[in-house]
Amino acid sequence: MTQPLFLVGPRGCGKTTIGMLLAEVIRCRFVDTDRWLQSQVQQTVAQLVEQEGWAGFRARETAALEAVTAPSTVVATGGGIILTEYNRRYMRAQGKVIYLCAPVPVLVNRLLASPEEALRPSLTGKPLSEEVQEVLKQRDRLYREAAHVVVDASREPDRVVSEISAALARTARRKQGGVYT
Ligand SMILES: Nc1ncnc2c1ncn2[C@@H]1O[C@H](COP(=O)(O)OP(=O)(O)O)[C@@H](O)[C@H]1O
Ligand SMILES: O=C(O)C1=C[C@@H](OP(=O)(O)O)[C@@H](O)[C@H](O)C1
Ligand SMILES: [Mg+2]
Repeated sequence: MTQPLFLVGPRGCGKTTIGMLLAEVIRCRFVDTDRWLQSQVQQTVAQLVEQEGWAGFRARETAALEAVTAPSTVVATGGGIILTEYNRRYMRAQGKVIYLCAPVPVLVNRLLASPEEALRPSLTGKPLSEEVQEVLKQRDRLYREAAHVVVDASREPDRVVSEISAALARTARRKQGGVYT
């Protein structure tokens, strides 16, 4: 694998968790745009949003995406990376984009168990389950628009990683056969 792989999807779908595991399995570098950005500025996402607003965070997120994109790298993105058309086009042009798809109750349960408030300040000010539902409704089509591959991310991590590997192998075979998707 030389092209970067970009994992996209809503908060709690497992971009960071699955990204780390996938990178280990396919022996690639792993990078997470939120972690990279937080370590660069020595601030949390919540602190950045407090100081610069969501627009400031989004601009930094795009710069982070560009900075971390490299061959043989699995990139775990933040859930809102697909909001910008530039980011969607950029990821599709630079590599393969994988949407980790999971239903609202699964996402809510994971986020309740592991809220990480410093990484995930509220997007709407609404209760969690309402927010997850509302945000996914707005973004689902953007995740699908950006993605080359959609996988079921509600399964256990090993299964999700195998599904991604299988989907990538299928895509590679189609390419060898002269059909580009
Ligand atoms: N496939 C999975 N099965 C069970 N739990 C998962 C799975 N993927 C992620 N999790 C858990 O869900 C929480 C959020 O995962 P994370 O990787 O941070 O999601 P994201 O980066 O998409 O917001 C973590 O506690 C993680 O352990
Ligand atoms: O969905 C979003 O808009 C966001 C998701 C977060 O990342 P995860 O998707 O890794 O939780 C983080 O980038 C930030 O709080 C914004
Ligand atoms: Mg993450």
